[in-house]
Amino acid sequence: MRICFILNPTSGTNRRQDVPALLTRHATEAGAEFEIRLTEHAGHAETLAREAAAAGCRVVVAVGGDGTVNEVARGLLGTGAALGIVPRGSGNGLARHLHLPLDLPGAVRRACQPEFQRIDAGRINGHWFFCTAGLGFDAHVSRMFARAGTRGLATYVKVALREYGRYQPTAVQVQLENQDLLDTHCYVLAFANATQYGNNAYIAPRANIQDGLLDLCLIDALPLWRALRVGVGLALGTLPTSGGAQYHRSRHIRVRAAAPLGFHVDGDYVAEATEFDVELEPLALEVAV
Ligand SMILES: Nc1ncnc2c1ncn2[C@@H]1O[C@H](COP(=O)(O)OP(=O)(O)OP(=O)(O)O)[C@@H](O)[C@H]1O
Repeated sequence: MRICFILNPTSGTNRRQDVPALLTRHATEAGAEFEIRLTEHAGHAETLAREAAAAGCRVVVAVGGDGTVNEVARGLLGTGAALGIVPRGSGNGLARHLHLPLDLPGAVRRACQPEFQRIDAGRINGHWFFCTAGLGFDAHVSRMFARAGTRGLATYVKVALREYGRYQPTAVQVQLENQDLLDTHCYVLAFANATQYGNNAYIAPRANIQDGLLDLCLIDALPLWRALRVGVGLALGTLPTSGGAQYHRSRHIRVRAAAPLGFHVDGDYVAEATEFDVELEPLALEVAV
């Protein structure tokens, strides 16, 4: 079984680590036949992943954060290769959801001796996501976070607290499959394939990544009392019973917003739009777990 590691050298907080040397050491110890490719620019991991699958690699491992995982996963859709993950980001949402080891030696060993399963994949306005996508405050925070200059959880929390005082909900109409139109407001509208955003922040603790459905989490306003409940609910996995959010399930969701709203895929800000078409492709991606 051939394995290809695709490393984003800009990911992770410990830049002094010689990651290729560590991958080589642990993959050799696991007896794997492997190669290592380094990304040279944003988006490169998708091309490298597709090439590795075409060259016959059975497992293609994203070595990086959720952005790199998203790119590698996109490149593997419709191929015969499975996605492995050696997590090096700050959130590591999909790795955590799949209960993969978070330490490098453990994650490399798992990627070299995996079991295989298939998971659903989501698409919002044509952009693939595997963990979560969303409109509103969470996308706004990802946009501001990308401009912050520093990364990591501390920066994320600082940006979120700063923007909380400024952000206003937008009127939206949400059409779910076989359900009445929801005429509401969007502070956060999250489409969850996995249970969490990353960092064990459980936006949809009841989401099942193989059920062919997205869990939609709607927060229509976020006054301070509710923000506290939402914060605790995210951390404890009790958001559905906190009174702070409404939940729905659907395979296909259409949203029309009264004003342009930003959206993110797997925590990376994409763009603004007023119309959103969100759907799930059941069991589209094979993962090595
Ligand atoms: N060689 C590269 N040079 C610059 N940017 C890159 C390169 N390779 C990948 N990228 C981009 O870097 C972005 C961030 O990477 P990634 O999410 O893997 O790491 P991270 O930011 O450390 O993790 P997290 O988002 O979990 O904190 C990705 O969206 C990817 O497009």
